[in-house]
Amino acid sequence: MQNYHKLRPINRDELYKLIATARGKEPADFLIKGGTVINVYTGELMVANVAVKGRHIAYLGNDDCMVGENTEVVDAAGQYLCPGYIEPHAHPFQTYNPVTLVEKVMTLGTTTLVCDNLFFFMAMNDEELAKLWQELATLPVKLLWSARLDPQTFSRSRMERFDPQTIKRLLNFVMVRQVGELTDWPSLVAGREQMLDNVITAGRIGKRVEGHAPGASVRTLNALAAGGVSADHESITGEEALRRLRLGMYATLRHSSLRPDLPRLVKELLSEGANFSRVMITTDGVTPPSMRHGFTDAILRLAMQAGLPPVEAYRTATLNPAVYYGMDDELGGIGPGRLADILFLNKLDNPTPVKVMAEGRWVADGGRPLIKLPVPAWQDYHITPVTGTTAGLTPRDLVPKVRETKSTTAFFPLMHLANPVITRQRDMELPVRNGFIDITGQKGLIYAALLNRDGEWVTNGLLSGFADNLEGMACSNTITGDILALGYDPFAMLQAVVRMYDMGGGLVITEKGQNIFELPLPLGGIMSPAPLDELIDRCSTLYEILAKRGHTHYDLLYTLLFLSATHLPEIRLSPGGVISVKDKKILLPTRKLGNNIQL
Ligand SMILES: Nc1ncnc2[nH]cnc12
Repeated sequence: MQNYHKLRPINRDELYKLIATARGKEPADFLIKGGTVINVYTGELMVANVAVKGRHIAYLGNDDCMVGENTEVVDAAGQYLCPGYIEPHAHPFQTYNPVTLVEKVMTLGTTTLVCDNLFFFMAMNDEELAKLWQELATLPVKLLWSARLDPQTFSRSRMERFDPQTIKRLLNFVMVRQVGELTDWPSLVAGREQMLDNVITAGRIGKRVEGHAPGASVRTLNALAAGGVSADHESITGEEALRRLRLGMYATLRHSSLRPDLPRLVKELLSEGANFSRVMITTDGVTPPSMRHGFTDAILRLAMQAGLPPVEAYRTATLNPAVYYGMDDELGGIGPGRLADILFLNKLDNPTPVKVMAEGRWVADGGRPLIKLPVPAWQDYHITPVTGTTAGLTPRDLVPKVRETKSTTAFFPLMHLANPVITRQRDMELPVRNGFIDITGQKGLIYAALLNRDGEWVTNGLLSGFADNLEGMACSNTITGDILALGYDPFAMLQAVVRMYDMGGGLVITEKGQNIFELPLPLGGIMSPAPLDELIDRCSTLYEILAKRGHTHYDLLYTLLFLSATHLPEIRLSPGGVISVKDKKILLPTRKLGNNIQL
């Protein structure tokens, strides 16, 4: 694949026809008449005609002489025309997959997404990844990519995948727009060679570097900006966003299922009189239950309700990300030469479109998709059901073992869940029976085991603050790709693990010998092929079931995904063992399983 600068390169014939249409010498494919264009370049609301030829906008103005026999004339009087929304920071694998995500969000006006490559990058080699990206590039909605620079879990061997030669190859693809998010930003600040080299390569190839620095001080932000980080989405107060803007970074304001911070951020930035020209907004990998309210359209609505004037709000999801990623010659506004990604809105302050055009094709009407999207043969990319048998695995493998078998108690570093994803370390003295920690009668405590997918090891931990009455649960949707088993009853946990393998991956809850909930995720154990509307219902049911068993947090899927991620405080399950994140100290090593899970 060649590295064109344009996302959608155009040939001589197409270019000439575009120019001729603009001059009124060639009939347009569409003439959209009399709509009120939200001109994100000038801030004007201008009644005008828009001519579309092929994938592109040819003309914006008062003429209508480019109507020919085959021109579709669209009466847009009374409607507002807005550029397609750009989601600058998506994680297209939160039970949905890139195609089902596109199928849903294009109906809501999002026509470009810059996506996290982590899961796909870890699943396949570079040639396969390039082929997959190429295949996805045939969708009318643009799937662009961020190339991660770290695996987001503590594992030396996984780090090798991010070597500078590989990153350089990826960055040469036009659809890769940046490196990041840098969850391992401490490595940049500490000057680790591989991180420095990868960031330098991004700069040489003209790609952005995206940070991930929650709670960063002004000094740390200075270090990151000096290191080339040009945007960050981790602000949770207006002051934090301003700190980033002052240093020349873009501030990406987030409203996700995990961090729904947008209204506060907008209000506080407005009260400081901040300039929004370097502000973007993101849904940041929202999980399905929260998508009931929409996607970029929903957070635009919140931004307006928080006081951001509509045109300014639309810019944060159109022109600003287009400029940031160096794509404003093709995206982000309604103007000649831009791709014809055009949203038809009934009201200026209602960002949910009634009709959507992407690259000069109608793709949605009244919230329904009008086109069928091609689905990649996922198995060709090693995105296959989770395989393995649990023969030989026993309930005891899911329970922490102590070294000193004769002792009757032991101090254990347990993980306490303070919110959906932050854990705190609590050392607790617990009874030991036959060499294993026994939590019988310890209210609120459950076992938490990370089982290596290849059956080689298990990391045994204990968790509090998750759910008091959960017998057994297993899931394959974890950041490391290993299997997480949770519960107070190791027999029920094992049953859930067995069923999860039978399903080829996914999430299972077991109670009183029954599997009472199942969510199959056969695409690599992390994604479903089911339409997003189905996942919204299914995951909402899951949340209700867990809530009835004492789960009080609000974003369960992220809790499960991140229990093995080491970019978040404070103590987690990792492939190396139970780990203290800050000093990367293994508090309790993994146990070998002796290949109990046979593949
Ligand atoms: N860092 C991350 N990794 C994977 N999914 C995410 N969703 C939001 N942040 C994420």
